[in-house]
Amino acid sequence: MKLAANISMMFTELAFPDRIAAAASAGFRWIECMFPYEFEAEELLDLARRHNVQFVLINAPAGDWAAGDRGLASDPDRVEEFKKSIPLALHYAKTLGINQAHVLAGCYPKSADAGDLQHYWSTYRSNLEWLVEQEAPTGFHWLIEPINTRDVPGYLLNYQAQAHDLITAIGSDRLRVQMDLYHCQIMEGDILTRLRAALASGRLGHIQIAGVPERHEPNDSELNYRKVFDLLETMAYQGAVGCEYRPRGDTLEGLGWVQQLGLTALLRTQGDRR
Ligand SMILES: O=C(O)C(=O)[C@H](O)CO
Ligand SMILES: [Mg+2]
Repeated sequence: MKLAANISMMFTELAFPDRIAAAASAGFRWIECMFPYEFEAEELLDLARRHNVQFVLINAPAGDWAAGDRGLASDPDRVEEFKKSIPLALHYAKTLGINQAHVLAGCYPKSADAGDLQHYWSTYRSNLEWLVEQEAPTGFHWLIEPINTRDVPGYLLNYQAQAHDLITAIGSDRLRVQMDLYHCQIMEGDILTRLRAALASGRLGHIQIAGVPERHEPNDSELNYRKVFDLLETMAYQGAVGCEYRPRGDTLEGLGWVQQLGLTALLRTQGDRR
């Protein structure tokens, strides 16, 4: 199992490129981020190599984040923009040696009626059908992630079953579910049963964790992460678990949860770190 520091949320005390070194010196072998696009992919690769860490996940461009965009894949008026964003995502993923990228569905407008909503769903599906036909490295997966409606009102994809059903309906091996247990607990709960089913489905591409409900460290949570990691170990999960939480205070000081949950073997020991 690969424990990945999400450097869009962790180590924000530092400038983005410096977070790579900080994650490495905290013992992480793996890192992920939301949007790397303000920096050259080659520059990020160089930093990752220098600090002996490997990226495991990025998001495809998701529109104008500051203006409230949360993805492009379902917006009927932005199909061209969505399609144009994909080569850039692939360039970064390939350069950084990542075999997956998350494509955000996006939000429908507050004013949407049932017909509009249906149009967003059909656009989402046809964009994903287009996406899986695009050339990508062997074994590359596009991820879709159900997100909770409290943090992101109007986000189209909210439930695990929606993501699994959509992937089944499209019928392409290029699609996988990004299961963020924070969002899942807020929307649906019953985490262990859902996680067990996802692990058995062959459609699970990536897992993310955070304390619920405040999205701080995983040991500060209504969700019992010891049980989650026991299940991942029992089911021999080999993929990555992204630590996508906002540290309550200093990132390093908050990392005691790794030891508390018995996961220190997932980090490098002091002697191994460069
Ligand atoms: O918000 C999340 O949970 C994510 O994983 C994405 O990066 C989208 O913001
Ligand atoms: Mg997430």
